[in-house]
Amino acid sequence: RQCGGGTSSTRMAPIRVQSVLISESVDPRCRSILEENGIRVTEKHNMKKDELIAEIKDYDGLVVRSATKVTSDIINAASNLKIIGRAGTGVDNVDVDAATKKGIIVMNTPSGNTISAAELTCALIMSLSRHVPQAVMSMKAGNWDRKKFMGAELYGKVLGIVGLGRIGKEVASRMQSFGMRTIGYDPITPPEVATSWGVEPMSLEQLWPQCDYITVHTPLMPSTVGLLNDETFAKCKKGVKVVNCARGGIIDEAALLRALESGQCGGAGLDVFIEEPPKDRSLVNHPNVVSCPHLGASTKEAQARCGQDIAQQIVDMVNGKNLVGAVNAQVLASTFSQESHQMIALGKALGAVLQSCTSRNPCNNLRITTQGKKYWSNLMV
Ligand SMILES: NC(=O)C1=CN([C@@H]2O[C@H](COP(=O)(O)OP(=O)(O)OC[C@H]3O[C@@H](n4cnc5c(N)ncnc54)[C@H](O)[C@@H]3O)[C@@H](O)[C@H]2O)C=CC1
Ligand SMILES: O=C(O)C(=O)COP(=O)(O)O
Repeated sequence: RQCGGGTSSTRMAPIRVQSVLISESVDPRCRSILEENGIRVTEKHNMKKDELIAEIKDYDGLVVRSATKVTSDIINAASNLKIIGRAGTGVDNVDVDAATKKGIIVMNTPSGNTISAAELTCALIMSLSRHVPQAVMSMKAGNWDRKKFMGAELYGKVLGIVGLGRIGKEVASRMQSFGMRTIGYDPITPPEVATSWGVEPMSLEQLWPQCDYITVHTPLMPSTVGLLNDETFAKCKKGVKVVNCARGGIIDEAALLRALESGQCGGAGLDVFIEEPPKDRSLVNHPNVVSCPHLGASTKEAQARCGQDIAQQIVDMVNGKNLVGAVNAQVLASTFSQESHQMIALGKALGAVLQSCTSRNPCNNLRITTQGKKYWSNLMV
């Protein structure tokens, strides 16, 4: 009962993109790949919202990282825009609904910076265990304080991973090599998959009280805002250490500050903030906080991958090849070729047959006969 990996299901009608605006620092290969393929590229960084609103109407495409807030006002001012390319993973800085309503494709490059974000997470966990940043600052201030920075081993400690996707998985395997027990929660990743990565899957209620360290790796969305809050901090072990290399707000910032002040939280490693850069420096200045200015994806390797990937994805889309990385599936229908529409109709029909077999009249055997040469070999029943 499986549709084999079809070769034509993602074939699409070409989309005309003649000009692209890059609004942030993206690897230079992005520009060269686009230009080599006949697309005009303009780079303008650090634009204010009004400047971007004025500028965007001249372009068919926009390439951003996390700092450009592509709000509905910008999208509505973009009369020619067909594609918003995110050279990175999180698309919470793009109003995807507004883009979808205007038929604009939003695409990202979600695997390009996985390893870099995972490595920074591990660096923050290690910094919290051995107070490396604080010790460095003390040394630079001319001190030699061997008592103040007494740490604790990671070996044998419990790491709770909330969000077992690409980054969560890589963090797990790295921290397992330090002898940490890894437990985790994810509403979508199947338990047997988590187990195969050496992560014990469980509910959040089971997870909170067991952890010495908690790291979050979910997207920012309504269901993940404030996952760690006053109530959930109270369910944790006293002195739990937390890391957020995902998005500001997944750990409630005010609750974190209260937990740090009461000692309920023993330390925090923060790469991301609700407001970037944060105007309120209370967390950054707290002695038990180690923080970075959103550096998770800031490696040469991650930037090279994300810059190249987003350019190649745009070029492939323009040439009517595969559409890779689109996050707003609703607009895809307008880009599919006639051939793909037929495959979609076939998929819907097969789904309906399977649903009626499994939900109302469970059956052991099902024979499906299709007509026509092309898709026959891709359909295995
Ligand atoms: N600091 C940085 O520079 C970077 C930050 N990120 C952030 O990390 C996030 C995660 O990235 P990936 O691992 O690549 O994404 P992913 O999509 O592979 O994994 C996210 C996981 O979170 C799970 N999830 C969704 N809702 C959840 C909930 N309520 N509780 C627990 N799990 C939940 C999903 O099922 C999924 O398995 C991105 O969305 C982005 O915001 C990503 C790259 C770099
Ligand atoms: O890819 C992501 O989700 C990131 O957070 C990385 O953001 P950046 O591209 O470094 O602004």
